[in-house]
Amino acid sequence: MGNRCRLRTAICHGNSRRCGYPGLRAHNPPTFPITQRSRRTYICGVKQPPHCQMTTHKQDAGAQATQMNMLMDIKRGRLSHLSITRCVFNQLLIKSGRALKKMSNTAVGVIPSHVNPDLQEERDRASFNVTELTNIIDGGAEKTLLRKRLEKLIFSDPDFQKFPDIQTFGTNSEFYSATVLKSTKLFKLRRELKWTDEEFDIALRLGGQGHALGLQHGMFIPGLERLATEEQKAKWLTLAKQYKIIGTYAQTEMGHGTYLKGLETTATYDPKTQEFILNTPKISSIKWWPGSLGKSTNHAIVLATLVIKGKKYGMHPFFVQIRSMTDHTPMTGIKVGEIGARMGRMTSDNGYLILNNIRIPRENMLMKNAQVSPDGSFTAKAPNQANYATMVMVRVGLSYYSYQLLSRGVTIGVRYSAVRRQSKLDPKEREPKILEYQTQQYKLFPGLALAYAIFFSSRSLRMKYMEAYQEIKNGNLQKLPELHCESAGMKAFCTDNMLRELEIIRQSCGGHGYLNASGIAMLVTIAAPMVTVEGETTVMYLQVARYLVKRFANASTGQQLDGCTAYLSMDHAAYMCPLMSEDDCRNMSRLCDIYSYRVYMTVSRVAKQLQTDIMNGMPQHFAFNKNLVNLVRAAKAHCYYSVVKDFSKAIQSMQASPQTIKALKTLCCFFAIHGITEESGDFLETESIGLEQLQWIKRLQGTLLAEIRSDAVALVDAFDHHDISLSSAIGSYDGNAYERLFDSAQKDPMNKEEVHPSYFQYLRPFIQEMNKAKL
Ligand SMILES: CC(C)(COP(=O)(O)OP(=O)(O)OC[C@H]1O[C@@H](n2cnc3c(N)ncnc32)[C@H](O)[C@@H]1OP(=O)(O)O)[C@@H](O)C(=O)NCCC(=O)NCCSC(=O)CCCC(=O)O
Ligand SMILES: Cc1cc2nc3c(=O)[nH]c(=O)nc-3n(C[C@H](O)[C@H](O)[C@H](O)COP(=O)(O)OP(=O)(O)OC[C@H]3O[C@@H](n4cnc5c(N)ncnc54)[C@H](O)[C@@H]3O)c2cc1C
Repeated sequence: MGNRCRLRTAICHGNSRRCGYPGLRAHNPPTFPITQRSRRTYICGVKQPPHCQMTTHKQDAGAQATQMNMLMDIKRGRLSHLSITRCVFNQLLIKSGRALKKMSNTAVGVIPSHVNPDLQEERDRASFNVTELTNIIDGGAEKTLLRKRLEKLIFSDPDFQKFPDIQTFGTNSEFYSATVLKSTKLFKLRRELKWTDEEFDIALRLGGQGHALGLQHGMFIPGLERLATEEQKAKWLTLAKQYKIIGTYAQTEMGHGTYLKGLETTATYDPKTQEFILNTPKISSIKWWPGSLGKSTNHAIVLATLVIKGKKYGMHPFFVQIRSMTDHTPMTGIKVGEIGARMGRMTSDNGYLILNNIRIPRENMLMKNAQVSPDGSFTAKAPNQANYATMVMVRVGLSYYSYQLLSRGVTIGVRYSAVRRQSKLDPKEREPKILEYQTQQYKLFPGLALAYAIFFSSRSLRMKYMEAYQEIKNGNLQKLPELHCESAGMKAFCTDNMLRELEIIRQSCGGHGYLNASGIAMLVTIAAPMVTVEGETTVMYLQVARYLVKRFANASTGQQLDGCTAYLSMDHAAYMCPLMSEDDCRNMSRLCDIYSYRVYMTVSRVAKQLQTDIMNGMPQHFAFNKNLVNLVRAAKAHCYYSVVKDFSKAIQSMQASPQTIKALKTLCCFFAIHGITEESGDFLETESIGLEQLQWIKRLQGTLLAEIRSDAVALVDAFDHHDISLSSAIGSYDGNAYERLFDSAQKDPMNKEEVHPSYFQYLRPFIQEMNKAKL
């Protein structure tokens, strides 16, 4: 057996299906001779990220004996914690004669080369084939291979391997530089390797923690595609796609993000010069927040209120150069910069923009939906809301992004709970895995079920979007209102629930969940702004409610509705809860009926209340405000129903083995009944269920927790997140959580020196002074 094979056997476990590293089930032998060093850094031919590198166990016997003695001493309490590190380090140096530079090479810091047996045990008990489910999530076995090929390519680059450490320990500025490097490298790879859009999307997703130039593909290019004329596209879209210009989408102002009709940036047409003059006349009109604007971009789509001969024509898009193409300094009349440190890490350089009498040619108004002719006459081809098209696209994307963040979080939470042991269940047994506690399952499994629910429903939304977009592109706007309702609702539902579940998962990791190295803390801060960006949650739910109330009014006149509100025109007069026994609670079609009745009742009640208030003489806006909470309640009920329905439908039409289907059905049923128990008041109040049914449902909830428990690790493994994407010491594929935590702590810059300068500056003089002081 050559070196290559021995290495493989050492790291990839005997009969286990995978090698000891995620995303590397297909073995790719290294094409170089394996040295002692490469043995540590390469696994299956792929260079490991620093935090995934495994130290060999083959240290010499002397060093091992020393380590054992040291550990015994530590156990017996003979060595103080502070002296442990230095002692182990020095003794190893002497005994082995090897210059071990890192603490991670000592007994306390060794990351074993095997998968933690507690995690392996979970994998061995899986009831279904994990690879099959991974393939379903990727969209087919060939898509999984494609993703793995890209992972291998991207993560073998040392700059991408460095990223998790910079994320954990770097300053904001270092982090920003690293994300610029990451973006530019990906953009270059895309050009050089002629990636398709699909390949590029996968590559962008792998990083997960953001790209400094994310707005280029997130909104600038899509904005040009949706708002520019063919002629304008030929000019600027090509430049943007070739990365000759870098841009952003500058809409939000200091004073207005939600209310677009209130934007104060003006684009005033000057027919004499055939130019627009752009101004941000007040402090509240300064563009504030756009991603990549702070330091990165040289162009922007600026959204401004169009003014012609003193008349306002609503919000329109303008193509503006903001920085020099030679030295990146702001153009004359422009002030631009960073808005300041934010709650989480600086995944993007959010900026401000002040425009002072900036003149741009008439041709720089993006005129797909409305034109201004040289003499200043205005013609609109579509309603003003057609200019909101880029936001609709991003809302669809954010629904899927919620799946990505949540599935990462729940992977960390579940794997960690399978290797963490604490307290006692049976006093005679060893401490159980915390995953055994029903309360722990109750913290983790709603998030697990939600991740799958969001995955399937956002996939269905994406398909609807693609279909509708083709028609909208061709000028048929018929599907736009429904698309707006669905994308706004899904964006609100997915981001809001994802954030809540991530925070619960973070807490489920106990103290370690608060460490950046856990990966989960960082995910919460990345997820936090998602409920605000691209339409704040309440505001988006209210858009859904507006649509529901209108559709309810249509249904009340006898109109047969189709699409996502078809249930509003069904005859609910003789509704009876369809659950006749506890067994019925597993029937998805019955659970869907319960959900649809709950929405129907919630919508009809609030719509009727609105009508009564208005009939009683209340002004419409006043009546709306008086009912806002119930309107949001109705919108949430609608969204929950849609997601339950989509999840269930996806399973029904799935081509998969009975075992995989069964595992997903259990999860889907749990998702549905969890929603009922969480909002049981609403379900009881609307008489969608009765008290007895609620008791059945609650009993089943306990049973399902136990059923999901046995497949929990397999269900998160199926997401197949690469360790670098996870960036988690406690959630890595091998489950060696403690070793990775310790290893990570060693990398903290605070540990670079044994004694911190502040000791000499402040602490030592203080202690000395205290020692001299009289009592
Ligand atoms: C809140 C609304 C929807 C209100 O729109 P409005 O026109 O002022 O008012 P309205 O009277 O409520 O509605 C009038 C009508 O417009 C419809 N409508 C509203 N939005 C859309 C749409 N997107 N597509 C199609 N139709 C739309 C509404 O349904 C109304 O229709 P109706 O009159 O009822 O038939 C709007 O102002 C809005 O979308 N605000 C949110 C702003 C936003 O999302 N900004 C995103 C900035 S970019 C960003 O955050 C990037 C983040 C990137 C990252 O880093 O991740
Ligand atoms: C990280 C990040 C990145 C961003 N990137 C960009 C970008 O690239 N480009 C860009 O243009 N913008 C960007 N934004 C701005 C973002 O789109 C807005 O912050 C968002 O749309 C919310 O608007 P707002 O800040 O005005 O909130 P507000 O509307 O002021 O919300 C504050 C509160 O008021 C309530 N409220 C407001 N209006 C109503 C109403 N009609 N009914 C009931 N309640 C209401 C909300 O529910 C909320 O509770 C970004 C923001 C963040 C945080």
